[in-house]
Amino acid sequence: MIGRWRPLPLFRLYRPALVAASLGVLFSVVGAAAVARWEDRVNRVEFESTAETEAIVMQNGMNEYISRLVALRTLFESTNEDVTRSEFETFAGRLFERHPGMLRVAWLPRVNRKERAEYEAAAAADGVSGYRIKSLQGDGFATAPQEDEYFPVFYSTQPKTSPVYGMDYATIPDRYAAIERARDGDRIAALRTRLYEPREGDQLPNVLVVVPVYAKGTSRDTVADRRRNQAGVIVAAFDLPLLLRAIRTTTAASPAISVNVYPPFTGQIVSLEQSLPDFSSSATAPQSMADVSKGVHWSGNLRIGDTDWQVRALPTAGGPLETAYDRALTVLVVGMLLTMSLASYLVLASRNSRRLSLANRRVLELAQTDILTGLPNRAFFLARLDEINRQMREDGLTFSILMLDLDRFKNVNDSLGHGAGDLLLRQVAQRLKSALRQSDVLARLGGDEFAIIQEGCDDQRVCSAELAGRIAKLVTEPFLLPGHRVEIGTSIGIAIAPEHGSNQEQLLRKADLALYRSKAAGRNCFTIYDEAMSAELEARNMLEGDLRDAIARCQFELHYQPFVDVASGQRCGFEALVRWRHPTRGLIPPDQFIPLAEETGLIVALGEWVLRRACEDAASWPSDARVAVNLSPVQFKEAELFDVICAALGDSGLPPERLEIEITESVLLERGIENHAFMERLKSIGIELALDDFGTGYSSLSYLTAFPFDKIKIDKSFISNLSHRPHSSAIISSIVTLARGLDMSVTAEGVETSEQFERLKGLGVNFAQGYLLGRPQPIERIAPEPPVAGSRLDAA
Ligand SMILES: Nc1nc2c(ncn2[C@@H]2O[C@@H]3COP(=O)(O)O[C@H]4[C@@H](O)[C@H](n5cnc6c(=O)[nH]c(N)nc65)O[C@@H]4COP(=O)(O)O[C@H]3[C@H]2O)c(=O)[nH]1
Repeated sequence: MIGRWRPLPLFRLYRPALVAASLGVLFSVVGAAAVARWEDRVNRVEFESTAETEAIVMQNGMNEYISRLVALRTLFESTNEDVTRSEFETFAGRLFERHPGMLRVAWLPRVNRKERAEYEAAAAADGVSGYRIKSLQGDGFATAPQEDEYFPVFYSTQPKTSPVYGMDYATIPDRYAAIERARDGDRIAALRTRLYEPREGDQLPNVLVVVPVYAKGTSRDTVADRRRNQAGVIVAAFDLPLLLRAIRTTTAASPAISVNVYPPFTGQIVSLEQSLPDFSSSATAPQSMADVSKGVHWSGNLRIGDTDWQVRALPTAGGPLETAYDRALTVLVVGMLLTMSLASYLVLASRNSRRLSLANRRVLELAQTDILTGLPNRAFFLARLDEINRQMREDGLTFSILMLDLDRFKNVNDSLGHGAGDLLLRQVAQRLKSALRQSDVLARLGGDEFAIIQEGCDDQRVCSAELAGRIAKLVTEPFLLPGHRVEIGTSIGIAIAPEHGSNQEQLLRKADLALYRSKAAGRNCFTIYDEAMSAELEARNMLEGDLRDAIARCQFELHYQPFVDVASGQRCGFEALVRWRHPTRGLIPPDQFIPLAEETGLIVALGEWVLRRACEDAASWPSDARVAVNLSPVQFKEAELFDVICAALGDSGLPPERLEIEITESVLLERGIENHAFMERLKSIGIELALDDFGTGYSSLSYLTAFPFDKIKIDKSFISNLSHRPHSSAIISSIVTLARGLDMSVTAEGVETSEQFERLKGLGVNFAQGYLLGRPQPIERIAPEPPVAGSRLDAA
């Protein structure tokens, strides 16, 4: 579609950048999320395996402690002799030499009422001064009352001065319960409890581990056997945090995970979830299990005797197993940077392309626009015509082309200057625009030529005739230019598609033909093309070809028509009138080929031939006989005309005073100043100038005063009207009066009757020319002696 320029909407312009940015952000986010998930999964797998390993290592470490207690129990159960205090201390000391988590180990024999005194005495004998079996009461001890059975601390790794010696565990309910569990189940029981003599600074309860010891060689198959055969218990106090830390240190536990060990669920611990850990490897504040379970964590157990401590491992904050999402972040950042770069590049590219496209469009617009009027130009018009023609043909619709040519525009241009001409063209363009619909196409083809494409009418012929009539009327309205009021008109030719042609060339040619016809018909009118015009054109083209041949072959001849002095009746000279002796059509009068010769420029060569031949012929006439030669306005534009005339005179030897040049008023309309100067030059060498066909054209009397004419030739139309139109006499009379005043003579053309002759004589006309006085004749037929007026009149 050929169209005037319209800017691209911004969204469309930046669409590639927006799409790239959206896709880039989407891919970056999705990519980063995928990488984050992958990082998460990898970290989780690694974390869980590390945590599991850590838990196993811890359990192994704990088992190692327990196994040493079991070894101690074996000592008691395997020797035949009683284990002495020093043996116990040595053995236990050795067993737990490099086990810092072990606070103390004690041997608690099962003592019955009868054996009590014996044990107390034996301990005192071993150096535990004041040893006696005592029960725990509040924060202190009291001598234990008589009971059936005691479990007093008998041996211990603690100094012999420690008050815990003799402390009867049977008097401490939770500890006794642990002893019973251990005994009945023949298993190791564990108990989370506060020691009677805690180490300084200990915040947390410690872990008591109870190992049952049975009498050597006794059965322990049933609970009854076990209750019967129990010899005592070995009790060990573990400092759990110290113990676990020691294990982790010796096993080089991974710092990437933090391990929390929570107490087992017992009646004492009401809410395990909220309780704080007994051990935490993390340097930060210990977290409850509930807190830990909110994040990434691993759950497991640490078995101590018959109790399960809850293990919760979590990635150490800032450690290698905590997912930092650094790869995902990298993907996101790189993705965003790439997206931004791409989007910026596309924005810049779009901007550049917009600038380029704006420049291109501007160039295109300028290439399609007529700078002067702002209307589309010929190139645009032709492209649009092609497009509309194609479209209308497809749709089976009609349209018209109106070709316009301004009448008398040249006069304005020549007389008021090009500035005024330009202004006039702009005003015409505005008026034409105002007469058209939005869908019509109006263009300036160049000079004073405009063209319109009109479509969308039911009856294209009627519609275009109506539009042409309207335009013609509009353009005849006066135009106001600075200091001038100008009146012009327009000739319009119309061709209708598809009736008059199926392509651009045919339609334009036919609209042009119709325009030509309008101009020929007297301008300021419109003509719709019809087929006769083509035939005419063909004939005209043929004539033009023949005319060229005729000039080359010299098929022209001159006929001479005399003009006489009205007062004396004397023949004064002859007007040279050209004829074309056509080989097939015979003698063709000038009316039928002079206009074509003028249009084609052939008149220049033809006119020169006429001038030369007329001068040559006249040179042989009597010395007072003059010759009048018609000059076309086209010849007047030739720079060499003066030289041509001089050469014709010089070559023929005819004195300039015997040559009359006849020009029509139309010559005066154009190039007034130049033509005036030219006429003065002709006069300066003695040539006479006659204003021909006076009364037919503009007949402006001002021309008579403005230009240096010697003679006025009144057109034959006035003469033929003399007898039946009285005002013709009046006009001729006033022309004669004016001419006298201006020192000019007057010739009457087309005098056919004696009556006319007499009347003209009576009106004071100086010369007469017409069939009455002699028809145009070839030179051979001109009588050698000028006849007297009377005899001439008779001859006619
Ligand atoms: N009805 C009638 N007609 C009469 C009478 N007396 C003369 N005529 C015709 O009137 C025309 C007079 O010439 P024009 O006004 O200069 O008009 C001339 C002139 O304007 C032009 N023309 C003729 N020869 C030349 C030429 O060599 N050069 C140029 N540029 N124009 C020429 O052609 C026009 C026509 O010439 P022609 O056909 O020869 O027609 C001639 C002549 O035959 C009469 O009593 N009654």
